Amino acid sequence: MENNMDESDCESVGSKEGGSESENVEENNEVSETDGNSDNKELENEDEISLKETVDDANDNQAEKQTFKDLGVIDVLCEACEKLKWSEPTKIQKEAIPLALAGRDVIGLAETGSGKTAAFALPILQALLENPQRYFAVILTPTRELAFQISEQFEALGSGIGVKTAVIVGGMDMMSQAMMLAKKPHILIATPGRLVDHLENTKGFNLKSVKYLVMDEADRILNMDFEIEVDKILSVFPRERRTFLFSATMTKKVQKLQRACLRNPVKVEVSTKYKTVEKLQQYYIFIPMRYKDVYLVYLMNEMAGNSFMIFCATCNGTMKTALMLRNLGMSAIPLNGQMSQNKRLAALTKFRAKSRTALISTDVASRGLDIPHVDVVINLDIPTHSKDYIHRVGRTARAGRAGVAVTFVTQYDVELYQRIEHLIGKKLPKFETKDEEVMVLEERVGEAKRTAVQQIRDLEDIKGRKKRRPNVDKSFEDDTETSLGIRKRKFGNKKNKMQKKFGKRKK
Ligand SMILES: Nc1ncnc2c1ncn2[C@@H]1O[C@H](COP(=O)(O)OP(=O)(O)OP(=O)(O)O)[C@@H](O)[C@H]1O
Repeated sequence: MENNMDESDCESVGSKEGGSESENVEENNEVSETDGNSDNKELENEDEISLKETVDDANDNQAEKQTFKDLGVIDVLCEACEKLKWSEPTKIQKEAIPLALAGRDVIGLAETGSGKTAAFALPILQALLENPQRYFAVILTPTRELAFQISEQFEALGSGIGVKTAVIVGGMDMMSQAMMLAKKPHILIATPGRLVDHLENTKGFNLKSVKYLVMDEADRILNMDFEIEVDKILSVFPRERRTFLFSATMTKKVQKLQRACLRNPVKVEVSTKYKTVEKLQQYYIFIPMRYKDVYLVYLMNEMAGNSFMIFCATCNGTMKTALMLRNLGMSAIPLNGQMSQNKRLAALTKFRAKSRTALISTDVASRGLDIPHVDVVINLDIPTHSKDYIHRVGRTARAGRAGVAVTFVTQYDVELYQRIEHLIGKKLPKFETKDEEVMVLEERVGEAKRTAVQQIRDLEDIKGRKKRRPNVDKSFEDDTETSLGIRKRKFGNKKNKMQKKFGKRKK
């Protein structure tokens, strides 16, 4: 079932919002860590959307099994889906693909991990095959990592048709990107800031002939933080194009949607509200602020053998937590917007390859990342924007798998937590802990934390001096290193005790 949007063609609209949301962004406006401020809460609520159900779950269950071919997807792309072992389209794919193939602008809203990327990639690839052309489509994403992931998906699905993609994101060399652009790829996947840089500075590069524009994580892209870049990008796009907006959460502010300049769009929604995935078991844990770390270690020990994504509010928090966990013998790796792009990618690669069991990140990793083996998401710091909760916990329980999410709620977070429960429309159970067992860990965790703080100071010291000091152990400076050397040095025999406790993994 489809739902035609009230707002019609909005080519002439260049509206500016009166309000602002407070998500912080880094250079090039990619999503970065937040500073923990929770101002503009009212605006966030105002921004929530009440969704009309467009796919009836019951009917959907009874519906005949549909194939990609039934949706109108051509054989070569159906074969690519088969190669990826996708036996049938997901709900959002069933809804969105036929409309997109029919040439409609689509606003696609479906839960995390439900295959939205292919819902826009398949129609674009099909159109490309029918009308081969360089610079055929531009996909805007809020984060660099997501851009690389989307490019991989396009290449996997388009392998049979020789599609050429280019990833244009911040933190990478402009010149080599300019050379990639000169090769005129079919599909550009870009973060808005860097795309604008190239539009303004790369000779001969323009988007006058682009046929498709996608805003993935559209509510984030249409956020005020990207306003200037998005307006600049849209001003150089041809009017004759198709536009797709996709996300697990969507802004309800019509002006924001209008900024995307959709033409008579069709809104495809596959849930009644901001549903989190059914196979996701969600819990909260209510504890005093000062015991957060000790409960984190307890929890990870209880769930040892699993793969964790742990979200912190700040870059510093990710570093401190990762170092603390490493000091306790766990293989944790940080990911945040202050790291160089190479380190960001290296961290993700190691985590994807399962050579690290815990990725400790800011919201830079909360949207879109598809790492199927993530078992547990821990919100060590509660998200200040309740929609971010949906994206964060959506890093697990993807594509029909099971997963667990635990949110730490301290005495300061009660209001934010209530907003989350309100948004997802349910009360979450408490994660049961044995407090006496937790507190046994207090001393060791405290020591590991103090060491982590000192390690960060040493690191800042090294960076501040900008010259190498031969007698300073810098092994922790490299995010990609385990801190075995440091543990040996700092803990001596105590390390062995800790590793007795933490080194053994329950299966
Ligand atoms: N038809 C399908 N059958 C099985 N798996 C699929 C199908 N389509 C996509 N997938 C897989 O599902 C996973 C999630 O897909 P994708 O990343 O596109 O989700 P998403 O809806 O964009 O999630 P998010 O909202 O978190 O960005 C991917 O690993 C993808 O390969």
